[in-house]
Amino acid sequence: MHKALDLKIESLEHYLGCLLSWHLKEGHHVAVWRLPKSNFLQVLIDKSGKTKRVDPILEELPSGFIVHPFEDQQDQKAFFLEADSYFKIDLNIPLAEQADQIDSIKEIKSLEENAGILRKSFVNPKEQHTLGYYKACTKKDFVSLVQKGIEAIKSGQLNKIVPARLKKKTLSEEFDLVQSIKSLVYTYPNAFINFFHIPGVGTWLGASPEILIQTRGDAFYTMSLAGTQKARGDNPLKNAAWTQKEIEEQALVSRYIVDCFKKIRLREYDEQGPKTVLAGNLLHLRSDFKVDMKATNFPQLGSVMLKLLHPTSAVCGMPRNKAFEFLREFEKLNRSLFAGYIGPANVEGETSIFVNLRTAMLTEKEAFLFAGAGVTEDSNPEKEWEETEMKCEIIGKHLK
Ligand SMILES: C=C(O[C@@H]1C=C(C(=O)O)C=C[C@H]1O)C(=O)O
Repeated sequence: MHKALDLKIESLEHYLGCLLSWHLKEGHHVAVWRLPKSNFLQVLIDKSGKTKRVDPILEELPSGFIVHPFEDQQDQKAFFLEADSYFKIDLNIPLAEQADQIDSIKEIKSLEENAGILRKSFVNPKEQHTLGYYKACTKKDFVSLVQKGIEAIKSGQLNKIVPARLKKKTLSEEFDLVQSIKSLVYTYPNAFINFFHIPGVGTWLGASPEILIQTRGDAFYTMSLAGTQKARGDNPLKNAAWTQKEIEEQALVSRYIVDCFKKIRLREYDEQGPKTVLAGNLLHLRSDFKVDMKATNFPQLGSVMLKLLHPTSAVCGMPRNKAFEFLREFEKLNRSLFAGYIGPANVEGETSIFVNLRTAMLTEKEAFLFAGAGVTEDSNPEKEWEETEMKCEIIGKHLK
């Protein structure tokens, strides 16, 4: 076994490449993430080789990384990676100074070799045939889906719907996962940068702007994020002007959260916003909701809200069940883990679960990009298509 910082390992990229390629080849489950505004890259490895599924009762789970698909599972369970190994790398300090805190490398290979091993390990050969079920959506089909959504809203069946689509991007022979992680980390300081690999389930890389629930000590936090426009000019946050359509669209998500609080008779919450926030080259409207779990005597609020919130009207629609049925019937897309939820649970005493957005499912030769757009009565189908193009690009442009 080599020490973590063998002289031959000269960079973070090389270290990560050696580490990840070895674990993926071994059939281990891996999650790597960087929380918004954090300087730490966190690494969690489940070495059991087993796909674990758990009830998402966060307060009772060991330290790990939780992954739940968009669709509710019949048994209500989520995938779970248990932290057999967990460590973090301070991105502001040379790797050589952190050798004692990080896992050692078992095998040293070149950057190119690691990139190749990683690509080949994304999809289990036995699962290869399932990739055929993922079909890219044409502009014509998406525009007509949005149109159907608008009609369903006008006829009073729905208040809001969030149709999504899949776009495929061919990866070049030189595609290097580690370089993509690095470029996401440095380009999107406010996003939850995440990579996870669950053999037989999927390998995903993303930069989510949306927290579903977060708990830190006694503090509970959630947000309503919706409304999208391109960031323009030198000071995009100042220059943003929102139309009635976007204001309503985001207000519906806030109302959805408040309705969830009402269902559990929680009256003491702090709501701030909406304010304009930057996510990559896009602007959104965001409201922040905070609860003191101790003062409200609600220690299990994280799990309770997780169950009530997912999928929110930011990624599904309103009313939820009707929106869900609409998507099942007309969207014709296996969303898989897109618009599900992902994130560390009970890692260093904190749980940060994000909506799996601005993300790609990786295969050896192609990336499957997923994006949706909130549709209301006043939506323009062409514009919604453009919005999904911009959302796909947030990840797409970092996959070379
Ligand atoms: C559905 C997506 O994003 C969600 C939908 C938004 C919208 O409709 O404006 C904005 C932010 C997200 O809550 C996506 O990124 O694919």
